Amino acid sequence: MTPVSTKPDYATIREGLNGRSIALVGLMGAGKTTVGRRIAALLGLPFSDSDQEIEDVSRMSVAELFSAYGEPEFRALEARVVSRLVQDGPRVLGTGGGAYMNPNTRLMLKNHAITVWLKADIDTLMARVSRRSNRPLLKTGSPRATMKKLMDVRYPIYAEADIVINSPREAKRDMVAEDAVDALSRHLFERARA
Ligand SMILES: Nc1ncnc2c1ncn2[C@@H]1O[C@H](COP(=O)(O)OP(=O)(O)O)[C@@H](O)[C@H]1O
Ligand SMILES: O=C(O)C1=C[C@@H](OP(=O)(O)O)[C@@H](O)[C@H](O)C1
Ligand SMILES: [Mg+2]
Repeated sequence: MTPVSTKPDYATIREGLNGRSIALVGLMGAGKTTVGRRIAALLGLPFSDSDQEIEDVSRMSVAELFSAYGEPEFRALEARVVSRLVQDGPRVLGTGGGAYMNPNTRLMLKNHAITVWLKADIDTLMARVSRRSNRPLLKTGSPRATMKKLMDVRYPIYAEADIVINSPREAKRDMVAEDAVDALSRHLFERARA
């Protein structure tokens, strides 16, 4: 007898979201922007990236905003942008790595989205961020030590996310996106059945 697949299809997952978005959190280089875009394509949802949106509204790059106005101004803008995007869902939202550290933004994401922490080890993160020099927080004497410090401070907060997905070095983006969709499906439907 052919086994019947019980895996929910993408339309069922979209419905299961019940108007909520999917928000990716995690450190720089985890793949929030890249994998988020692929999750959106799989599920047939719009994709937004908070950094991209900030750059569009300010007509400046993230690096320019940091150097012209400082990090606090960037964070204020980021909080407004994430709040607007997540209330304007459902969508897949790639957040900037620091967005989830803001308590108001975190609450907003918890209320309007299923949150997914994309996690990678330090070597993987460093390899990925070294492809581009557009992350102002890593313009330090030792970007690796800075990343390590951010891991120590942020991991306990990222751990509040609904779902954790590993994004190891050898995992292709599409594989990580598929893992995230499977975990999302389990999160939405297995708990409902339990
Ligand atoms: N699973 C993956 N496999 C290979 N490269 C990846 C993967 N995830 C991300 N990358 C690459 O790593 C870099 C950083 O990814 P990005 O999506 O910008 O991370 P984040 O938004 O979390 O900072 C990009 O060059 C991206 O193409
Ligand atoms: O971790 C952070 O505080 C930041 C992460 C960046 O986004 P990515 O996580 O997408 O690289 C960007 O928002 C900014 O450089 C600050
Ligand atoms: Mg990003």
